[in-house]
Amino acid sequence: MSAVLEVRDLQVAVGGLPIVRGVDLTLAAGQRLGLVGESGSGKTLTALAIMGLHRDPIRVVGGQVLLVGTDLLRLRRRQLDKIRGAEIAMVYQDVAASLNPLITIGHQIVEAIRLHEPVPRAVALDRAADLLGEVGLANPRDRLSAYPHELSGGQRQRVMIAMALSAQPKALLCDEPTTALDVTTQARVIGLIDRICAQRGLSAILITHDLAVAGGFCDDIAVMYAGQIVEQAATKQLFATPLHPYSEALLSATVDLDTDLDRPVPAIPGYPPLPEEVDEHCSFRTRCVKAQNECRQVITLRRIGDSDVRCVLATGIPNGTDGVVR
Ligand SMILES: Nc1ncnc2c1ncn2[C@@H]1O[C@H](COP(=O)(O)OP(=O)(O)OP(=O)(O)O)[C@@H](O)[C@H]1O
Repeated sequence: MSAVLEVRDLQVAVGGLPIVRGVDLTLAAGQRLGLVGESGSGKTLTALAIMGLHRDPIRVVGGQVLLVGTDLLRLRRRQLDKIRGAEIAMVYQDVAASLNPLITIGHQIVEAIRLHEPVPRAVALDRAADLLGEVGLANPRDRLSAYPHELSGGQRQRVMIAMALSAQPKALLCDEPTTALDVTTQARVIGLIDRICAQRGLSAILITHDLAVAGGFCDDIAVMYAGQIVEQAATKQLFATPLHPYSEALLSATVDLDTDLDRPVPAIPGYPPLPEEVDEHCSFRTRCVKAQNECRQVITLRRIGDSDVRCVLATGIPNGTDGVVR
């Protein structure tokens, strides 16, 4: 499968401190990739850098973001504005900050459509209504004249998805698209993104701190810790045999809504290092129950079976010595 998006050795710094430290990601046509990690691991900065939406004090200090072969990091702003939205579009975490409260949603979607294609307003309005129908809003034509505050949180997120689709992108970058929503609405919005990706043949990156959400949607998952990918594997593989101790800890802290509601969810003890505390050695060693002296070295991603893992202790034989995959 050809790659829609290739991120190579992406490095992002904030005020001179390295935050995203050499991230590689490849998104194939039609693939759904999860980028998962705790708050502060650098997921949003990775997304903003991919979209070229980062602003001072955030700086991309190295790497490439290849969208169908073109390096977005080398483009001038005007060229980037053309590609952004048309080739790759982002669905944001903070819907309230992304929709203008003073403008009707119809007008906002029409503007998004006409930014990329100079169609007459009436044509754009028809398309806007179609898009609202596609994202599951009832009476889409009537909803065009609604203001954002007249919609529920879930409906506003659907409008954001409609806007992201307005220029018919090849890839969607969804940054915690359901974090602000209740559990039932979360499931509906993820279901909607799932259906739209399948119907339109879209590739997608889903950014989330919730491994269970990624597990239900993604073909593959990249686990991020302190600005680095520490494990990348097919979703089934990662859930069955997490090889990095951080992936294992994240999995143990994941709630299965069908069976685990009465079980206390264990939190991962300790905190990720602050950006100024990060060194070139394993960043998870201070919280890792398996940490050894040899964790104090530069550790690269290496292939074990079908997974890529950044841990010197990983052997591919999980949880003990019997070799049974649990
Ligand atoms: N505008 C900013 N100014 C200063 N520091 C920032 C800024 N944005 C991000 N950071 C730093 O970068 C780190 C990574 O932030 P980022 O938002 O990428 O994390 P995340 O993994 O997406 O977490 P979350 O899920 O909470 O958004 C933060 O912990 C913070 O230290």
